[in-house]
Amino acid sequence: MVDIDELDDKFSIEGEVGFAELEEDLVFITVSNKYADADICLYGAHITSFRPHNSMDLLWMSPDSCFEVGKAIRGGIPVCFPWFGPHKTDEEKPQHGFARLMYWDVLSTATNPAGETIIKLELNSSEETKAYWAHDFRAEMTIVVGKTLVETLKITNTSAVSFDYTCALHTYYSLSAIESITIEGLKGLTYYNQLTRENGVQEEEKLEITDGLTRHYLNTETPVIIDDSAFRRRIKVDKKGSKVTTVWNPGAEPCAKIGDLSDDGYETFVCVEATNAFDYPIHLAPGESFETSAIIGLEEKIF
Ligand SMILES: O=P(O)(O)OC[C@H]1O[C@@H](O)[C@H](O)[C@@H](O)[C@@H]1O
Repeated sequence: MVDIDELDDKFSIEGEVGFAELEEDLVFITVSNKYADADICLYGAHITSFRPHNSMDLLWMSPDSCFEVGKAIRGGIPVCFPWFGPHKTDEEKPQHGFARLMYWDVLSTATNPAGETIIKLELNSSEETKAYWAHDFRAEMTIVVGKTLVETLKITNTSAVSFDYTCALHTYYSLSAIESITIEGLKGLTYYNQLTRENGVQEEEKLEITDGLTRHYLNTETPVIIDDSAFRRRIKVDKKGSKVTTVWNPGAEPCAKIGDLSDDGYETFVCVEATNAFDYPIHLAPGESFETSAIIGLEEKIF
């Protein structure tokens, strides 16, 4: 059980970091500093809101999202680990792994000299995780709330044998309208098209999304920009320790079949994900660690 009073005693920072039961029974960390406000649900280490002070929320949340133990939150930044997508051999196991379906512990909260807030969470292997995945591991999530939001998933192999994992920081971005945005930074990249199961190369300078799209851009570590002219903002999506950039929007028909999305939900979000999967799993020998980061913010305006 998560004890909010105990968390408050140990980890709150007056006027900056607090704990609250938002959205039914789930416990959230609320952050407010001179740069931005953010909400982080301890269930899934799931960031549900990041609002730089000069902008509306960069993250999109489904108004129909479930907020209950056993179900994934729809929107924000789901954490996919230790596998991305469906489980390779057992379809009973949850899509995108179990990390988003478990409560994470709070390790620390702090303010750095620049006035940014640093939250550290962790999830260790246990009997519960071993019911899904046999390995001993430590997952540490560091979230830095500043002018940009930096989320880093560090996995350490704490077992005596090597293992492979796949993962993603599966960010949902809030848009004026899917048909009004373009995504820059993907030209020339090879992608795996999950809908046709074929590879393609993006020829266009800017990606426009006119229908359902699931593309995994392979062997790329460069940032992309979501240009949203109607919202008059350009979201910079950078990353580290990720070889695949996934772009997902379900489009109208599949969206209507997803229970925690309204029929027109697809119109106002796009997922751009810092992924390691397909030919790029992460291999960890005993004692080794690996970090994957998503770095999200508004592109500086040049006048
Ligand atoms: O509904 P979920 O499990 O959160 O997954 C959402 C989507 O996540 C994307 O990353 C996958 O490529 C899609 O196939 C999937 O539908």
